[in-house]
Amino acid sequence: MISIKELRKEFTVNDKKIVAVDNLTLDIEKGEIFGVIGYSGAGKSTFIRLLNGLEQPTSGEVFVNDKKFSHMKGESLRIARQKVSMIFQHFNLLWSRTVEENIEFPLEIAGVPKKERKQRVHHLIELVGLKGREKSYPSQLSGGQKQRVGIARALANEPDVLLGDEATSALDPETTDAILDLLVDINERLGITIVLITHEMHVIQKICHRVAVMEDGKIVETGKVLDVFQNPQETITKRFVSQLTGVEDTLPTLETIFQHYPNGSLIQLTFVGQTTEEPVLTELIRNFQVTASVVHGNMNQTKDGPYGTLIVHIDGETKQIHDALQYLQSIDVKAEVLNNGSTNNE
Ligand SMILES: Nc1ncnc2c1ncn2[C@@H]1O[C@H](COP(=O)(O)OP(=O)(O)OP(=O)(O)O)[C@@H](O)[C@H]1O
Repeated sequence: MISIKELRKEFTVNDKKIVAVDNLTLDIEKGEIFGVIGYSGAGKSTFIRLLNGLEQPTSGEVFVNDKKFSHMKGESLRIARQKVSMIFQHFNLLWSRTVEENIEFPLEIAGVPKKERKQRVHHLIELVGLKGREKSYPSQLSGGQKQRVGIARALANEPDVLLGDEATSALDPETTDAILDLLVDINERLGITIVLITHEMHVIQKICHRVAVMEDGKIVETGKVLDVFQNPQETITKRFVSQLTGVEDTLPTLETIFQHYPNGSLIQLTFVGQTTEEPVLTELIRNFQVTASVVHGNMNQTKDGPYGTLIVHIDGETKQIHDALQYLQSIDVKAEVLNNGSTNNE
């Protein structure tokens, strides 16, 4: 659906070259919700602007539906961009136009006849849940409602791809969830491919099928969300994942616990899918004669199933602890021994 090949974007500022996107190669499937996460300056905005032709690459190519999108110009770029539309962090609405006029605007530009425009606007207003607010101006709407207008406007020309540039970053957590639910609904109902860039792991966890982690213009890790959550490889990915599980906040407490109970082992268990529902700790205590007490627990629901993190203090004979860890591995529960805040893979 979207094929990105060796994409590179350089900027020159005061004779200094900045590589914002560095040799990026990636395929995004039709109907996928694909998330790109990275810290500020990683190159996410530049990347997404390259996807819809707002920026032209220094080198490399972007194909959408097998059509070469990069290096298009003029009328052909304008038409192609109707099929790849975008929603923004600050909504980018026209303040002097009502809700329905904002949604109608891209249809006017595309030359859609008035009767058809009105029908499509009516349908889009229902789709995004704005019935009754047709005549309101953006200044009369909440942040979530403004983003609903942004989404309806982006869908007006029936795009194949919807891009989101930090689309929920200006919203409170509850509104964020409502907008994310709407995006899932649109993805499922219309089969539209969605690419979201974000610095929020919550967005990735809640709605994305796959994720790419971006750092210094490069994609350093990519995979299915559950796989990446269970087995993050890169330091930056581990940081993002631990943000979500709350483990990072618990590390100082863990050090204190470790000092108080030097005989045991603090073990971080990562569960995915159905293992989250199995009575793993009961099995450990019963079969390996160890004691196990929970220090920290966290459970999240991803698009492909649940994902849980548990930090337990396990005490017992060295051999019993070793056997218990082997048992965990055999049932696909990832176990890491935490030592004074640092982790050693077992
Ligand atoms: N138009 C531009 N001219 C010069 N440098 C730019 C331009 N756009 C981006 N950059 C630089 O490219 C790098 C990547 O920026 P980009 O905005 O793509 O990152 P980001 O991950 O989206 O971060 P943020 O979320 O803070 O915008 C940064 O060093 C930035 O200063």
